[in-house]
Amino acid sequence: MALATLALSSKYASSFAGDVRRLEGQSCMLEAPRVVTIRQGARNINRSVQIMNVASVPSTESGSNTKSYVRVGVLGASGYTGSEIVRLLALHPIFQVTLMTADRKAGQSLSSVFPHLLAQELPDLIAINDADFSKVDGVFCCLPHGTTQEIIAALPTNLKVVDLSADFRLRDVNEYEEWYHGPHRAPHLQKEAVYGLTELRRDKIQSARLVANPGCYPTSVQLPLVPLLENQLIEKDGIIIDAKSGVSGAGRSAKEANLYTEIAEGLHSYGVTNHRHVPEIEQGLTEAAGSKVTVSFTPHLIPMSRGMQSTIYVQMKSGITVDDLHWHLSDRYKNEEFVRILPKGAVPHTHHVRGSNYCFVSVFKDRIPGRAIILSVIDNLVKGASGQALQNFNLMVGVKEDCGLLQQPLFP
Ligand SMILES: NC(=O)C1=CN([C@@H]2O[C@H](COP(=O)(O)OP(=O)(O)OC[C@H]3O[C@@H](n4cnc5c(N)ncnc54)[C@H](OP(=O)(O)O)[C@@H]3O)[C@@H](O)[C@H]2O)C=CC1
Ligand SMILES: CC(=O)N[C@@H](CCC(=O)OP(=O)(O)O)C(=O)O
Repeated sequence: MALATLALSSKYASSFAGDVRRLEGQSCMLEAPRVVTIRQGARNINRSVQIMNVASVPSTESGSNTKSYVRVGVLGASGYTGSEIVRLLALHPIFQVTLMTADRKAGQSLSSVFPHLLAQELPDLIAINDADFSKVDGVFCCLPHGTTQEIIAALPTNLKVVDLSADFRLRDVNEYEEWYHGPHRAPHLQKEAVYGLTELRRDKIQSARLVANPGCYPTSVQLPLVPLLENQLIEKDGIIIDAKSGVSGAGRSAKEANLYTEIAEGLHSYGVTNHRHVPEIEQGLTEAAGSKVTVSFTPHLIPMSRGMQSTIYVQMKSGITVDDLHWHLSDRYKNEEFVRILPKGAVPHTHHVRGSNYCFVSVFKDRIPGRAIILSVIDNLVKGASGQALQNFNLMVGVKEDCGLLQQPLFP
């Protein structure tokens, strides 16, 4: 069969090496896209469905039968976001996990830490100091913020890196030091890092070596608000964000505040007026508006494992209606797989995106004239972390962006 286009752009394909038997016979190439009509609410959308074909991924050893694939390291694989990347990569036709690190869990197998990942053939968890980075082509860095800067700074510079921590998200190092209460240990990389809000920064991400994956709350907030501010449809003043997260957002390490007894059957706010995602949200909104935006942001912890909703209150510009907001968002995201603007009146539920890379957004007219209410839901561990990280890594390597990410949400 004649195959049309390489899924790995040739620029990168030659630098990835590996003998991967599991990929032989599969495919990673693009056939001619098929156009299918998908019914979404009252609309019909035409989407091109592209079929990957791994069999013809170019070999680095010309003339041999060896197939190339991308060797991936997951730093912090024993945590929630690291293990979620491993889960997503199980069905990825091009990336293979060849290195996994842990701290307390080093020396164990991942399946002993996370039995739900038992079905995969994976290397054991090792300490970062024992890792041989010459054996990987890229890494997902899923470590606590603060610990990440020095580790990334010490990595070989030929590696592509997606950092899930907050260490490289703020462009202004002084702002980082103020909000994260400590010196930045790799300010030179802060300049290089590209902020990885995929749908809004695709061009820069494609050519990046280091991507700072956005925080979960900032992802849910910026996806709807950035296009509205860029198009001057809403006022930049008076934005109120009331957000709620499942407990996995706090990571797996034991904390008294996250005990079942503290979380179950209750709800509480935290980080009131001073949550560290405020500067990240304001950085993105300020860039979109063209002048300083400040927001009121209050996160809450609710008794569920995963999922997040941001309820956002905005003042529309004079003469702008909720229909205008809905039309502009629908138009902005009409060709995006993972951001769905719901039909008018539909209320998103965290269950609708659970386990998936989707962000569902809806827009309502407030009872107060001139104001609108925007609801945005994501899975904090997928679009809010590991799914978006994989989306970015696909782009950085030249693989089709949605590769490994088209699982449908797990409902209920
Ligand atoms: N959870 C979420 O929803 C989101 C998290 N993030 C960010 O992603 C990063 C990872 O988060 P998450 O997976 O939730 O965190 P977890 O606490 O679940 O996992 C942290 C991982 O880092 C390892 N680790 C901890 N300390 C060190 C250290 N000093 N040196 C090397 N390895 C270390 C842990 O190893 P071990 O377990 O063996 O000790 C574990 O593998 C964080 O920066 C977080 O803020 C971003 C978006 C959303
Ligand atoms: C529920 C909970 O605790 N959530 C985390 C945010 C998770 C996240 O996105 O954290 P990073 O910015 O470190 O990546 C928090 O509020 O700190």
